[in-house]
Amino acid sequence: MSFIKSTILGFPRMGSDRQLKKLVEGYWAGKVTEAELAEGSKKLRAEHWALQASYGLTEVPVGDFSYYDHVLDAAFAVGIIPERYQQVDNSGTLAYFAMSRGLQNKSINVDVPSLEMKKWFDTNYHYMVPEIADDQTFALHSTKVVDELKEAKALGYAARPVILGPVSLLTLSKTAKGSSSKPISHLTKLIPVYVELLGQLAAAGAEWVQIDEPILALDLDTAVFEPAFSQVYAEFSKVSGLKYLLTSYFDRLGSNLSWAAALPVHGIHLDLVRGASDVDAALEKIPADKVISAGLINGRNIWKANLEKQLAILQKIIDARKAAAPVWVNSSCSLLHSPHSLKPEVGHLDDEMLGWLSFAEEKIEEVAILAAAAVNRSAVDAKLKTNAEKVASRQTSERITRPAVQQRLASLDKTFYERKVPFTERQKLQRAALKLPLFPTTTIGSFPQTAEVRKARAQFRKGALSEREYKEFLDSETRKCIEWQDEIGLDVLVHGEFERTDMVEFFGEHLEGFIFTKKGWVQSYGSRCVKPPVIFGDVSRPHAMTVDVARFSQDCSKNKPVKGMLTGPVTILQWSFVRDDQPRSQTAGQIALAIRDEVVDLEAAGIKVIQVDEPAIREGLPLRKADYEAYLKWSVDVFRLATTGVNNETQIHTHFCYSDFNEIFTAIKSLDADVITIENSKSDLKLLGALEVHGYAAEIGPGLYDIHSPRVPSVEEMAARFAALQKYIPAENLWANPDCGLKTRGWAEVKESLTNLVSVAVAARKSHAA
Ligand code: MET
Ligand SMILES: [Zn+2]
Repeated sequence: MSFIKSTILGFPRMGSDRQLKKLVEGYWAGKVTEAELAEGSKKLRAEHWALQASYGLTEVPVGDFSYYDHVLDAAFAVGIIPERYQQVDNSGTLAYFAMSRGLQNKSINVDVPSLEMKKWFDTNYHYMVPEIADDQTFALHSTKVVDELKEAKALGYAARPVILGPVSLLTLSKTAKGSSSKPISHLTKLIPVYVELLGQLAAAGAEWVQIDEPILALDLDTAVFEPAFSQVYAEFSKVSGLKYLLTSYFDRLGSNLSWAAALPVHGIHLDLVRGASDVDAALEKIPADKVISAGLINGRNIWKANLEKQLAILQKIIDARKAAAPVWVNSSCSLLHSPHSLKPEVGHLDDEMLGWLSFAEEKIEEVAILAAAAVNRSAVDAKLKTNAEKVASRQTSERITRPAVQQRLASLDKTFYERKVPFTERQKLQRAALKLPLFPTTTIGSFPQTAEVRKARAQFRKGALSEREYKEFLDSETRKCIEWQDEIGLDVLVHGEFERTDMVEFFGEHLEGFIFTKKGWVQSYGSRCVKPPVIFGDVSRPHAMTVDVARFSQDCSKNKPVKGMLTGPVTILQWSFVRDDQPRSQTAGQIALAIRDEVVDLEAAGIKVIQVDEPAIREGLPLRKADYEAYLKWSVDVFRLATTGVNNETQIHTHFCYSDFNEIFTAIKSLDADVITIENSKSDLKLLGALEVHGYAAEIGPGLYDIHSPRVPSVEEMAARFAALQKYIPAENLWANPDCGLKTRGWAEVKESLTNLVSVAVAARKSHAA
């Protein structure tokens, strides 16, 4: 039965040991030449194809590799290079990296910032946002994907080029500054360039081309998108010799399926993990002669697949197709969002835990087993049996369940989700208790993680520094930090978060139900990778996590309040790999209970202001509008569960790092926080626009300066921003603070910037009184 193909939509690029990170960063630092970067990357690609072939995949994707980002690659390939980068030799790597991370080079007189970066759908991967001008032209500018196809073929692999389709490329782009046309209105001009590229792929021996159109998983306006897609594939069909696999992922095709199924393509990929509900409609609507690519292995999580369950879905599809057309076994989406391999975890994680997990390498094997089972089950019987045992072991393990936690969550009544009195009454009580001036100043929490801080932590982890020595070091950093804030006149102080590498990792390490991998890196943007914690079981808090540090810091402050700093349940969930055996909302509820206990303990220790950060609440929003409400309901609930255990006098802060919160504004209001601090400086208009439309009745501190750059903001520019904010926010509700935490900054610039910020607030108080 040769009609089963096994493949994946894409593989992580970084390498088993983040080799690509080292190559690219070495190149930026001038330590790796362009030729070495190219050679090293070629070697990585070859290794990744070899790995896929070693498990018996029948075809490997090519073009999924990228120096920085695949959206940027697609834009670069068709010549979407904004004018400001054209002063750089735009033929190659220099312009490409100028677009990805900006370029300051005095000798060639160039100083350009990077393109804007945005989250890739609901993942923690960020793509570079292409800019389309009114007079945009397109031209084939890079043949990277053709070259990689040739490379794979020369090594003897059956290879399938992957390209980001033109409709998604334009839909993910933005209108360039000074232009007004919608990017999608440029489609007709763009298509011929794609056709030229496809012609080159055909000439290089491609048979199938994978066209990623992930926007098909979004709510689309049929009147615009059906004709757009029809136009594209009418033109693509003219390229002779190619077959197209149209893919989308991260959600169901839903109502887009009926017209997408009719497009003149040769195969359609279905994400059968997140879009499992598409199956029946797909079998009915996708013409019988088209390939169905069954995305059965989850590319978004790290749990071992339940192969029997997935095999049943596969079998259903195969039976329905009656051998009229091939069926492919595939990953649900690219494995880009999975760590590379479980191998480095052997010896780090225990055997039982290892048996529950599956990273990219193991997912490849799962695809191969499913495909083999569909052809001849007995050939992989033993493997299926082992899989069933591991899956069952996770379902039944006592390590997973803590009945006390589950019972507690199930027993809560509505008082656990409500403060005792409404905000306006709390505000009076808090004013009396805290005695803050008008326009209180504060920061978001972290202060510079200097080389010294990182070194001390590394030494402590290695055992070179004793626990006592490390604590003394942290105490002294914290004391200096508090004293300095006090001295320059900040009003609500923070301890600086010197003990935390990462705001989620810190809590994960203290809570039960989490594990940490050794090399489970996932690309976040460019060369930056994150190592998300794994939430495997019921979450509980064995001991207080931040109370000692908060108490110590409060003692260091003469008479100003020090904020207790916590990470919120939605953010902890969003930045972790989450168990899939219960709804996310339930796991979030368990985390919320742990945070709630911490909040209550902080209050009992004399902490009067407590901040629960939720920077990820926006990115957790589902892709489909129909799913918004349910998500927003439970994410608001868990925040309230975490924060409402306190008395009226205790001031609850929260923090977000985005300003486009129009869509979730109502939810933000219902968090019922006393104060929110929010990123604002990079896009003043967005926040002000939202405030104008919706109004905001509680206290709020829109960021006065961008913390992503070492630039020191002047008093004048922050004063202007602050004056603008006063038009939208009543003076008695307005705070002055930066956009976000300061951990990536140096002390010199932090000192100057915050001193300027304080003087903005002081001047505003004076002119308000006058
Ligand atoms: C990404 S939001 C960061 C909040 C955290 N409290 C900090 O200041 O670093
Ligand atoms: Zn932030």
